[in-house]
Amino acid sequence: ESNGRKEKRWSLTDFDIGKPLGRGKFGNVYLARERESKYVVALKVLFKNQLQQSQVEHQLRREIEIQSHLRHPNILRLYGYFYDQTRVYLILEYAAKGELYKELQRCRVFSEKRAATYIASLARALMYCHEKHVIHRDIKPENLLIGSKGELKIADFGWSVHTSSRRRTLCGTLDYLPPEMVEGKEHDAGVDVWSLGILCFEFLFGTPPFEAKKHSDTYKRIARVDLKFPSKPVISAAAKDLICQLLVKDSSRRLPLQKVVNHPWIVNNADASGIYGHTS
Ligand SMILES: CC(=O)N[C@H]1CCN(c2c(Cl)cnc3[nH]c(-c4cn(C)nc4C)nc23)C1
Repeated sequence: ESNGRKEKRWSLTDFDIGKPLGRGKFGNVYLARERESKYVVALKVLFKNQLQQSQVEHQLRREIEIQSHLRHPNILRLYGYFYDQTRVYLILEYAAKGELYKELQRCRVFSEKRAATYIASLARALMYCHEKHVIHRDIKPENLLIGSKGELKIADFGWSVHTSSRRRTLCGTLDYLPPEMVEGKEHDAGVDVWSLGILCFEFLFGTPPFEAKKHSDTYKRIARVDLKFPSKPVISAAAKDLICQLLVKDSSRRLPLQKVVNHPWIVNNADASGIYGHTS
């Protein structure tokens, strides 16, 4: 009974299913419209047997529990879920302008104004999560979407936890992981601050800072915080200063999110509304 409303029991017959939006590891995401309200959503379909095989049911339950309680303009809403014999369905907010990583591939790099606007939105969304003792732990371009007004939305809380953190099996790209996680140590909300620094670098230069051909080399570069700024494109000293204050090995010495939103580079470049220009 969240906020007094009777929780409705959804089923597949409540929706008209549209085109596939993306293919995830455990199933696909479809454009869908709720029949009565005509409300457009993204319906994420997950196959139970694949969830069982990968033992991620507990992670999915946590994703549902966490994301359904978060309400923030830069966090993709999870409106509800339901399941049938073989699948679990997540009813998610539809982000009309699609995936941020595709936009970054298209533009190759973002302007300082666009990058600062996105970083400011992310910092505010992460402050909100941390106030609720939630750390996302998987902030990367693939998990960011763009809403109809050009605003950024954090999606996929599959790796988020309440901050009594548990060790996680390392899979997928290491690029965004902080030293304490690649070294398998205890970690806290500082992991999201680190990934904000990685993202800021990638928005401005087009690649993450510690990229290397082999996992082992990426691992070493992260552990040593082997940060080198390319000579092209030329970026402001203020942008470099923020990145250097986020990519700090000691988690407790990373710039607190409250100070990120007040950093001169953000103040001088981010569009206060969180909306970058009027992307085509
Ligand atoms: C596994 C996974 O969740 N992947 C991504 C793809 C679809 N999905 C979306 C989710 Cl979960 C929500 N909204 C979306 N909007 C889009 C989209 C819009 N356009 C114009 N193009 C796309 C693509 N995709 C989504 C998240």
